[in-house]
Amino acid sequence: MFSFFKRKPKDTPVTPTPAEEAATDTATTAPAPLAPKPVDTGTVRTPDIPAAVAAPPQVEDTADTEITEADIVAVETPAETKSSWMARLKAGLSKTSTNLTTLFVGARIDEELYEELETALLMADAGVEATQFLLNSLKRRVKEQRLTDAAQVKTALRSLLTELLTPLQKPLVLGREQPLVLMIAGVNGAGKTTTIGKLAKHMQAHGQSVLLAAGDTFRAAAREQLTVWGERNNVTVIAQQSGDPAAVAFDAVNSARARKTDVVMVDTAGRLPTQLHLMDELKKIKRVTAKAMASAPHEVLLVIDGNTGQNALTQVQAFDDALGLTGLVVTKLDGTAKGGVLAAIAKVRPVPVYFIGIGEKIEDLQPFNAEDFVDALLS
Ligand SMILES: Nc1nc2c(ncn2[C@@H]2O[C@H](COP(=O)(O)OP(=O)(O)OP(=O)(O)O)[C@@H](O)[C@H]2O)c(=O)[nH]1
Repeated sequence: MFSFFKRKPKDTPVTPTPAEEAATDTATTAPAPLAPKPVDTGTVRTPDIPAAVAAPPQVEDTADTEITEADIVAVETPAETKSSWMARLKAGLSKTSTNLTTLFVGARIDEELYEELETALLMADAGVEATQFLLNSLKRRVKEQRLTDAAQVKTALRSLLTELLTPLQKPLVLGREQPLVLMIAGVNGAGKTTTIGKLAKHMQAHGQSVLLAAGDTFRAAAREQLTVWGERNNVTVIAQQSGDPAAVAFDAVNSARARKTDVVMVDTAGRLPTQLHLMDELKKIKRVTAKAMASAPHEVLLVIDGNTGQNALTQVQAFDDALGLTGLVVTKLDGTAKGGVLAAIAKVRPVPVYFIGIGEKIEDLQPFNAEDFVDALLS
């Protein structure tokens, strides 16, 4: 079972106005309301909330009220799921980790070791800034702690990398708004649609009702695919035959308010950040969504293909400049030699990483945990 963070329900649910109710009628695909889902009764505990929740590193929380520790409950990930995830994460990242770990085997602590480490970090697409930062910090630590063998240096690198990546770790808190509106962007093929499908399933498993806005109005096939998928999975899909993706998002939010749906995910068509008119369209979707619900979208997520390394970092910067991202989903970390890109993101544009993906199955998408990630990389 996937672990989400949920906010305790608010006392006063949002009641739609008659105008909002009327707006829902414009949706062409609006299946029957979802049946209420049972709330997961797994082990509930008060989590250790990562610092990033209280003080996000890059972007302000757009929610109306501040979330306090007392507001959040989490459902624990059972131990066997966790160990299977770690094994798969380790296997997925093996191409990135091999170059980084073999250089420590039987090595002496000298300039040659640092040079090899520099090459390995750059090859892993950690980028120049993060590589220099890690090397300089490592050299300092080796000196300060008088480390004498390569295994100790590797352990020091592990803790430095964990410190660098921890600010990226931030749970997606559900239930803090009704509906919680997530806008999802990314370049073609990054894994947006797959990610939305996986997230919807995970959210449903945690008792959340989900509505999707098929904002990819360019490709009829994409719209149809999403609609069929929604019917099969008890997820309402709001789509329009043609036209403006912003209007689809507007309808979807209004519809979710009327139905008291918990989460709206707005899918958007894939685009390159260099396609300026398409970036303007994304800005418009964001603006118009706020007309349906002033605090929305509560999350603007960018899905990036981890296999594209430094290119993914360029996308983060461009989409963040245009939209103000609140989080990332990094897909396709399975089989890539470029897993170091997370270090580059942490150093250059620390937008929180909510989830990482290591395959096509639902359980292959999990919340990002810096310590687990570094464990998989440098064990
Ligand atoms: N190996 C692997 N494949 C993935 C992962 N996530 C998604 N994919 C695959 O990547 C391909 C593209 O995913 P989509 O979800 O269609 O991507 P998209 O961003 O919606 O693409 P457009 O609709 O073209 O904008 C599909 O074949 C997915 O199964 C992952 O974590 N690992």
